[in-house]
Amino acid sequence: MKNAVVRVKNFSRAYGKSGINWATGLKRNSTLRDHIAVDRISFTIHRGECYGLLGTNGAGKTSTLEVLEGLARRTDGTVRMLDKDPIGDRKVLRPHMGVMLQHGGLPQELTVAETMRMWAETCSSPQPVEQVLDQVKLNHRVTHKVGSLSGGEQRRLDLACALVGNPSILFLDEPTTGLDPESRQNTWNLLLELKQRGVTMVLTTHYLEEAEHLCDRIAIMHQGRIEVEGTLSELVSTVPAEIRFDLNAPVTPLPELPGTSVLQDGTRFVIRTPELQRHCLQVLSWADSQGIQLLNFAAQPASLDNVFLNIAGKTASHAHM
Ligand SMILES: Nc1ncnc2c1ncn2[C@@H]1O[C@H](COP(=O)(O)OP(=O)(O)OP(=O)(O)O)[C@@H](O)[C@H]1O
Repeated sequence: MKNAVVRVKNFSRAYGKSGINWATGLKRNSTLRDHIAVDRISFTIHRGECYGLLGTNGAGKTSTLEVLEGLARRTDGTVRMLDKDPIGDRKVLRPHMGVMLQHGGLPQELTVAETMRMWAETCSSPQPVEQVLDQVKLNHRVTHKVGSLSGGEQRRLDLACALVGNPSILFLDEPTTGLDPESRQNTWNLLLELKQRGVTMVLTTHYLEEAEHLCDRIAIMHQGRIEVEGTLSELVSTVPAEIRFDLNAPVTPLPELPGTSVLQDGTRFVIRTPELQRHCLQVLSWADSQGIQLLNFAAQPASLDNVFLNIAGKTASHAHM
């Protein structure tokens, strides 16, 4: 049984009026509560795991991360980090945690080196600054002011600050937003290396290929709830694959394919199937035996995109009071 690093049970977070955090001191049934950003979610993250929190804009990912990081209070439920309370035990937890916020907000007038030294001084056992800057490929920019860095370079500096304390738990809120493809790949390689060394990661991202690449398990949030959670293959197995083709002329009947649904638009067919390989073979042998030519034939496995779009397409179903 793997060690649980993060345990979250029935956790909710609500915001009060005027954008003030509702949780600070107000009771659960206060009339001031007007928006539930996170609505009774539960999950566990194990040591060395990369856990992806995905979701639509405003789904509640950052609101969740902030509570795990000890930067905001929960409204309800249980949130434990290494069996400790993220706010009450912040002093004990802080040395274990590296945090990369969605908007870094580093002072713009300091140089990269000054920023890193300042950050390292706040850590109990920092890594050498040069080593971390090398990892994020910023060592050629040490004398430059933060304000003069490109957006992608500033993001890499945010990551360097999160890494300098040698954390065993890393919180990454959209870590590669604004990075060019090469820098994104470098960051992925670095994060995979850290994962191999046993670092636990909680990651939010809007890049589904990033989640596919890095995450051992993925939760997709929508309107404050976790709609689905599992490994990539578990999630993808919940949506059908597709077989597409055109015919020269309408043909009836198509072969019997139990468990599928068929969409027809003129001579264009889309077959949604839970068993892509078997049904592909059946369609191809049917066409062969009938002497039918299948034009533009394509077999499209289900993807994380399909899972995400299914959830994002849902109409609002939660009453937020
Ligand atoms: N300070 C605040 N005051 C009031 N409401 C807030 C505040 N911060 C966030 N919210 C609301 O809480 C909900 C969840 O926001 P959150 O930033 O957690 O979503 P997210 O999933 O991280 O979104 P994104 O992908 O757009 O970054 C949204 O409806 C947002 O408008």
